[in-house]
Amino acid sequence: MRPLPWGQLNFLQTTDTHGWIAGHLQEPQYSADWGDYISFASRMREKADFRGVDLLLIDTGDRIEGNGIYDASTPKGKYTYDIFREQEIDVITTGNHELYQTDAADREYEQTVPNYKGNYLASNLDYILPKTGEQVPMAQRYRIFTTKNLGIRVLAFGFIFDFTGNGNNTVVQPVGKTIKEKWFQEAIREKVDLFIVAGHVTLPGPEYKAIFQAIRSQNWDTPIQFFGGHSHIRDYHKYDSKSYGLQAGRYMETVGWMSIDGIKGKGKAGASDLEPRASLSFQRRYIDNNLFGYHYHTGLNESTFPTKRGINASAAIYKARKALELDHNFGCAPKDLWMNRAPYPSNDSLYTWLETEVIPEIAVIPERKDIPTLAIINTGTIRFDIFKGAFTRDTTYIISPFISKLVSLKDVPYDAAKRVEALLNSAGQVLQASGLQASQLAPPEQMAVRSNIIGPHNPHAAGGTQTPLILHNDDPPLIPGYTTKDDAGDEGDDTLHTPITFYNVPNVIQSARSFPADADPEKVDLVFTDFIQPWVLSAMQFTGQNYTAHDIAPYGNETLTELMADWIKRHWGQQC
Ligand SMILES: O=c1ccn([C@@H]2O[C@H](COP(=O)(O)O)[C@@H](O)[C@H]2O)c(=O)[nH]1
Repeated sequence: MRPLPWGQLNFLQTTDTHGWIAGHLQEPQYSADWGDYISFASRMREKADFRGVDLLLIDTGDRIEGNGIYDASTPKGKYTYDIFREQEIDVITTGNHELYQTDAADREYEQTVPNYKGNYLASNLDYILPKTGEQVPMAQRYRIFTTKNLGIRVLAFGFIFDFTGNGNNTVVQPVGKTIKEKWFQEAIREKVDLFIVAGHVTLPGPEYKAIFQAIRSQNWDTPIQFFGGHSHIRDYHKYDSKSYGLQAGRYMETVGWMSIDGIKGKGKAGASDLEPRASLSFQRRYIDNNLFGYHYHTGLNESTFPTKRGINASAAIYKARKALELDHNFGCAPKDLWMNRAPYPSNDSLYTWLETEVIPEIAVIPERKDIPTLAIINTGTIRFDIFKGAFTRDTTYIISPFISKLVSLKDVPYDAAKRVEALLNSAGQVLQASGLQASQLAPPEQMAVRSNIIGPHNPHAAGGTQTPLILHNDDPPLIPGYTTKDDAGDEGDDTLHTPITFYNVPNVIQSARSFPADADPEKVDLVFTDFIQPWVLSAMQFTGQNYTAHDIAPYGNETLTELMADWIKRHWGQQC
């Protein structure tokens, strides 16, 4: 373990938690739950007070979709909003997942925004009031506040990237337009000790570049601390010597730690001015979300660490999981199936399993069962690995929380249909002409990881001979986990691990079914999930086939998630 470096102003960040408030039940290194995180934050605040420094909490969105405790209830999130709110968060923003479905955006506006009144920020996001149709800010555009112990004057913004897939009850304004608005131009002229830009935005992306330049154009040396999200990775980015960004991974695997020293604050009311340190310095850590680490970083133990509020939240999580029967076993996975830890195609690839075993059986409707069919799904529709053992109700939502259904273009020329898979996988520029990003079809982790990373002890790696990071002979062997390299080097992870292999996967996979044995069919049904409809239509157009949304017909009534769960019930036994 590596200790956390403290500064005058310190932060804990969560992002892309996607409902994993129960922690990871199958992976001990990420097994702390939201209640444990509440206790941790509270104990760290006590430590900050004792040191006379400040601690702020940040969350940058995508709190929902991706775990049974949110997705299995009706309405979705029946238990999660009340549990989540038990954590005090100083700056909180919206992710794209809060906006895909209109009911989720309604709940965000009606529950999360008031739960975090004053701290919820929506610099470029509006909500359409359902009764009047009036377009109003989702929450306040920014906030100015002074920190409790050192009196540091902070101005915080809350952004979302230039997202276009939102439902029709929200409006995401492009960042480039927002930063020209009067209120933003006035805000960046405020005299503050620090700007915080929190958002569901990737750190090196164009949106944060534009915001950085806009703030710098008015404040040549005020420190700026960015907090990012969306790409599900641990990341730290340098904008200039006084501006850095932190991103705390995904799925409650990581809690981000950031500390800044050397801010020219005014000091506590009544106290003498804060002594400016010699120079400004920024440090970051990525905390593995488990109790062992929480005890280590707080210097407490099993009996001294938990707070009443944390214990109550953990109890509420346990009760909610019971009520939703999330441990109900649908079948036993015979082996681990990996999204990115095994190459595609291979026997251990989750996508190969889907393509060869599952999709040919589930992408069928009785009235079209004998028609030659090409079925395409995007790899991003799968969100997590399957571990050997019980595949539960919870796992179904962890694997794929989306409510996408299958749709089809019937009787399309095979010569055109057979080109769609390759176009979606490799013709990014062709699709971009229609304003579509092919990379959005793949898992978000792939936004940042552009080539395979081969770890040690990997049966698939050529030679498989890399040596793990053993420090001394008598040290316990390291376990596989994050080995992050970022703009500050490779010292960021609070826990040393051996690296994990990451293989890139294509944007889409395809299964063929009911093809004649002797010759190519003339026509086929092209089946795909409704989420990828714009991409498929655009690819078809490129082949010279001008289909529109009117030509698309539903293909069955169940969501892809329900179809996969049915397959598992039929094929995997109960003997784990
Ligand atoms: O209905 C849907 C919605 C999204 N996806 C995939 O998810 C990513 C976005 O994931 P983040 O967690 O927001 O980063 C999107 O690009 C799609 O690949 C989907 O498949 N179906």
